[in-house]
Amino acid sequence: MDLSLPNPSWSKDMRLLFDQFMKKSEDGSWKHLPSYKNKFSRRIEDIKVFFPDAKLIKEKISQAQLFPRNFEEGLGFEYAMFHNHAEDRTVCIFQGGPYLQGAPGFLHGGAIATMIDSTLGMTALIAGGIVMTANLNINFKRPIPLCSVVVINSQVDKVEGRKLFLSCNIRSVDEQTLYSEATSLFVKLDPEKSLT
Ligand SMILES: CCCCCCCCCCCCCCCC(=O)SCCNC(=O)CCNC(=O)[C@H](O)C(C)(C)COP(=O)(O)OP(=O)(O)OC[C@H]1O[C@@H](n2cnc3c(N)ncnc32)[C@H](O)[C@@H]1OP(=O)(O)O
Repeated sequence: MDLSLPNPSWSKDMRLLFDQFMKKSEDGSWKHLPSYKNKFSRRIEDIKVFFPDAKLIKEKISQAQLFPRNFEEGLGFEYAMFHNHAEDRTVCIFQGGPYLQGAPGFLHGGAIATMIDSTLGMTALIAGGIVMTANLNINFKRPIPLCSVVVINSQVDKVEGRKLFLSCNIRSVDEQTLYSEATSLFVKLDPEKSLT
């Protein structure tokens, strides 16, 4: 089941943005990236080279799931991602629910970092294959109101061998407010090197 499709908890803004990007995807310039509760069941073949404990994940497959999806509808991470191949960038529309509260009425910085890491990670994954985050720097410019809808724009800035340098920003739907901006380094995993 694709959890990145509209559900009753999505606000009007969230549905509007989703419909806008689905419309943009009709000519193939954008692609909606589906999101499943436990990605590993679909990716177990791709990742077992790099994650020898994948068999452990396989045994626990019913529990292992993509972290930003494990709350009931509307309470946590409601989001959908769209990728533009030509521009090598990914847009994530994100509505953070009440279980992600940090300061009263605002999103927790760790929840914001999770969506930044996932959006940058998806961009890096598409550009570079199986990658992991090596470095993530975030400037939190304005607090993000709980349950509001924001747009995360992420792109690949530079690739040097196995190193992918990416950046992103988080803006309000009307683009008037810059909430956060981040830079990161993702490293493409080397099958000859053990991770642990
Ligand atoms: C993936 C599974 C998919 C399946 C489902 C798909 C779901 C899709 C969801 C969306 C996607 C989410 C994606 C989440 C991504 C995480 O959240 S990953 C979790 C957080 N990150 C980690 O746990 C990684 C921990 N670190 C490591 O394992 C290792 O340090 C790394 C990053 C793999 C690099 O190790 P390595 O391969 O041995 O490479 P190493 O030689 O150390 O470094 C290579 C180069 O990078 C440089 N470098 C390394 N680290 C740094 C650093 N911190 N600062 C600066 N330079 C550095 C080195 O200096 C070196 O540079 P050069 O000498 O070549 O110029």
